[in-house]
Amino acid sequence: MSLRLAVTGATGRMAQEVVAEADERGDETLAVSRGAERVDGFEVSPADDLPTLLAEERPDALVDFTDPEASVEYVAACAEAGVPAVIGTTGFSDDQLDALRRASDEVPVLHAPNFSRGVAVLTDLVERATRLLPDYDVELTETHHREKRDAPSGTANALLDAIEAERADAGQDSGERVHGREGVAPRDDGDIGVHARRAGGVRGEHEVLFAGGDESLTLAHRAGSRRVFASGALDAAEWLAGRDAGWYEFEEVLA
Ligand SMILES: NC(=O)C1=CN([C@@H]2O[C@H](COP(=O)(O)OP(=O)(O)OC[C@H]3O[C@@H](n4cnc5c(N)ncnc54)[C@H](OP(=O)(O)O)[C@@H]3O)[C@@H](O)[C@H]2O)C=CC1
Ligand SMILES: O=C(O)C1=N[C@H](C(=O)O)C[C@H](O)C1
Repeated sequence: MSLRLAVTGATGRMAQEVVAEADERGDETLAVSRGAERVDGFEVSPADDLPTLLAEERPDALVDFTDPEASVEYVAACAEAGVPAVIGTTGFSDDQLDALRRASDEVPVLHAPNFSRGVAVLTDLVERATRLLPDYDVELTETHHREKRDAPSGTANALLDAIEAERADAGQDSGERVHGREGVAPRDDGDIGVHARRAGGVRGEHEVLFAGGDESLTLAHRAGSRRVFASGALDAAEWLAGRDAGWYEFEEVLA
């Protein structure tokens, strides 16, 4: 099925990847930007006109990889116009996430901090390792390109939530999330060390270390290019188009 998609943040790294992937799939894109009028030869509509564009063009879905404040505004426009929204942006506050959830009363909304299939499997494996290795120390390291704004990454936060949920289900105390260490900083039982590295053009790496006294297990995922995220987001858009209003997870797309 070919789609008509609004793509926000047109000058952004991810939006450009989404437009390129959509083009290869034969999907039509309506690119939207705060400032630019053209990007790489394709025409771009002003973000201020998004409500009108959505009402007049009625795309199958909007795909958004921008910034939390912008995403909240763009999803509100989707709710108004009745357009499904696929959100890849990370770094939302709780209030901003609530705003996305409110929009899902009106239209289908799917937010995922990572649209790679490999990370979905990594999350399953991390949950399993947390259950089976309850007394092991856990340390999470993520590495991203030097331009990334939010830290830890949205994926890292989702993995931490998953570990803490598994521990809570098992009636086990979760300690603190310890972001880096400096000086005299011994580890307390249950703490999870969190390390965010920013360097060069690294596309996205997540590694979870489980260490006992006599062995360690490392589960890791490395994205080779942004195309893997763009492809997952377009799979999500195709799956979401035409569904009832509600809040959906990327795992449902993969099931
Ligand atoms: N879920 C996933 O699988 C993935 C998620 N991401 C997330 O997607 C988001 C975008 O990443 P990336 O494309 O690398 O970022 P970029 O900085 O390259 O692009 C973001 C674009 O968003 C638009 N924008 C709108 N409002 C703002 C604002 N207030 N501040 C800055 N930019 C704004 C801009 O486009 P314009 O001016 O044209 O409107 C900008 O170019 C991030 O939150 C990132 O973590 C990234 C990769 C994968
Ligand atoms: O900003 C990025 O580049 C990425 N952001 C997402 C995140 O914050 O988890 C996903 C991916 O790792 C790339």
